[in-house]
Amino acid sequence: MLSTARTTIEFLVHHSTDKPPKIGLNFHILEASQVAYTLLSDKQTWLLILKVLFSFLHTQYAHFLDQELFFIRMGVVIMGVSGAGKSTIGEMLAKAVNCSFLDADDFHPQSNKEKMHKGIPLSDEDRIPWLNLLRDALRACLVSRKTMILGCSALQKRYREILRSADPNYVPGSYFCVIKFVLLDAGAEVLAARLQERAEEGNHFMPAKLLQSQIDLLQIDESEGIVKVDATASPLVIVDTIKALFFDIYSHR
Ligand SMILES: Nc1ncnc2c1ncn2[C@@H]1O[C@H](COP(=O)(O)OP(=O)(O)OP(=O)(O)O)[C@@H](O)[C@H]1O
Ligand SMILES: O=C(O)[C@H](O)[C@@H](O)[C@H](O)[C@H](O)CO
Repeated sequence: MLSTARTTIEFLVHHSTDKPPKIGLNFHILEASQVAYTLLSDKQTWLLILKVLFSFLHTQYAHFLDQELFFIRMGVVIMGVSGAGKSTIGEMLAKAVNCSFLDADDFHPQSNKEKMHKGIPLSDEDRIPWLNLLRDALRACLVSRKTMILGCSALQKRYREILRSADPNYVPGSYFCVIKFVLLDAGAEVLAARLQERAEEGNHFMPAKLLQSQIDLLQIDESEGIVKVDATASPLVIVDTIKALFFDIYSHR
């Protein structure tokens, strides 16, 4: 997080006396605002600083910035193990912020779904081509300047690196990326109960017995700066939390 903060500040200082590059400026404002958010406990001050930053950049670089650049162009991946609420929250969030939602489950080949249905966890061989498809879908959105919400387990760091590579400017291992991750975090008991209930309804291919394999595979590296959200809160509260973290600042332009 600290190295991200330093790079961001260096970037802003450097470009405050220079013509900003069109591509990436929006993203660096986003990064700077997120860093400031984590450092400042007083959120009102944070909002004020942000407003000043936006108006400064706008006056300073008005001729370089087309209006569009002030809109976010990013991918937010709602991640976590089975039952965490990726589809539920992702869909609600996309509606709340008026952007498209993709469910990674819809990208699995039938063979993957059948394997999971039989209670066999996927292997890397099963997941990599699927992640590559998701990366391509994310990239298509970014290049057409659209923001997208993706619901995807993204359990391992190397899987998330594939998704991050949708950002054409991404330097592998830097975690400085327009693809953001939000981990829906909940204990095994809550998740097992949800999956049991869902299985009884009988309209999902994923059996509850695969939950432990997913929990075992989940790997989070602190340096990735992944936002963790309490997935046991109500869906509305979760959506509002994510919205406030990634989206609401832009309505204060
Ligand atoms: N915050 C929540 N509070 C209570 N129930 C929830 C919450 N989020 C999701 N659920 C319920 O839990 C079940 C699993 O949710 P959902 O299908 O969204 O999870 P998922 O992470 O997409 O799962 P999978 O990866 O297996 O597809 C659903 O029945 C859903 O209604
Ligand atoms: O990485 C994986 O093993 C898969 O993404 C699974 O997480 C399922 O797709 C999902 O949980 C079922 O909906």
